[in-house]
Amino acid sequence: MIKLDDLTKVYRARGRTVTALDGVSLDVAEGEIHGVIGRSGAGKSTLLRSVNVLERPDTGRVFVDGADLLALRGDDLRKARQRIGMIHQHFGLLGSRDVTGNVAFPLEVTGVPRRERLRRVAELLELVGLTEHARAHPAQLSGGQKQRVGIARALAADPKVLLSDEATSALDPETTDSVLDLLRDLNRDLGLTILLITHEMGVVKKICDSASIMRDGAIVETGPVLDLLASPGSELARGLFPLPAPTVRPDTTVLDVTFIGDDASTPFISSLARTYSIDVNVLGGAIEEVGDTRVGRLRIELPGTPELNAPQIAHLRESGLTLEIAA
Ligand SMILES: Nc1ncnc2c1ncn2[C@@H]1O[C@H](COP(=O)(O)OP(=O)(O)OP(=O)(O)O)[C@@H](O)[C@H]1O
Repeated sequence: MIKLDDLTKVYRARGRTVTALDGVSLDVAEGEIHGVIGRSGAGKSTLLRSVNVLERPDTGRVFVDGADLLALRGDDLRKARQRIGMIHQHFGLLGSRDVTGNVAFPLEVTGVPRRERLRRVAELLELVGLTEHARAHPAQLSGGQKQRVGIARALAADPKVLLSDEATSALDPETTDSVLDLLRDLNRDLGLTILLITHEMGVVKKICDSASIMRDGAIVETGPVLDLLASPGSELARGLFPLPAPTVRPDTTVLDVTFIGDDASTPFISSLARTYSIDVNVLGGAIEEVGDTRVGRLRIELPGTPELNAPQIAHLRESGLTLEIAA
């Protein structure tokens, strides 16, 4: 649904050049929620704004629903953009208009007749749970309600793609959860493809099917979230399940073990202890829901060096667990 092909973007300001996109390619399938995560300045906003051509990349190609957006101009580009909704961190609502007026705004711009507009707004407010607030002004709403207005407005033109620019960064954790639940429902019920940028790992954990990590204008890791969690050395795994720097005592082996879904119910620690008659020490870790799947990451310590523990390590790997050996 979204395909970015080798995008580059260099900003030049006050004699300085900044490479915001350095050969970025990305594919987001229809109906997928893809999260792009990275530090401030990594290029996330530039990437997101390239998808609806708010930012024009220097080179590369942008396809949304088959349309080659950088090749379009004028009316054609405007029409293609209407199929891409966008929500923002600070909501971007018009303070002088009530909720209905805000959601109706994009429909007015595209010349939808009043009766049709009001019907569509009522439908959208129902969808985001704001029917009772139709006549409220933004100043009378909570942050979560404002973002729901933003979402309703973004969906007014019935887009196939929604871009989310740090949509929950200004919200408290509980409100963040309810807005993310809404986005997940819209994704499932309307088949909406969502590309979001965030610096919050929790957003990726809760709703993303796939994710990319950006650094210095490049994507350094990308793929389905559960596949990334099962990849040794994954930055996403470390970000979602942070463990402190390991302390390895002499004559011990410290392993970080990741288990996903059905693996999570395998009692691998007791099986290891029983099979090899060894003591297994649990040093730390966590088990959490990632989307609908239980994922855990545990740090365990075995007696003896990694060389001596080769059979135990092979045993764990053969059980389908992902292992990293701490040095
Ligand atoms: N209009 C601009 N003019 C000059 N430099 C810019 C412009 N927009 C972005 N940059 C620079 O490009 C780099 C990438 O910025 P971008 O906003 O895409 O990163 P980001 O990952 O979204 O960061 P943040 O999370 O802080 O928004 C940064 O170094 C930024 O300073």
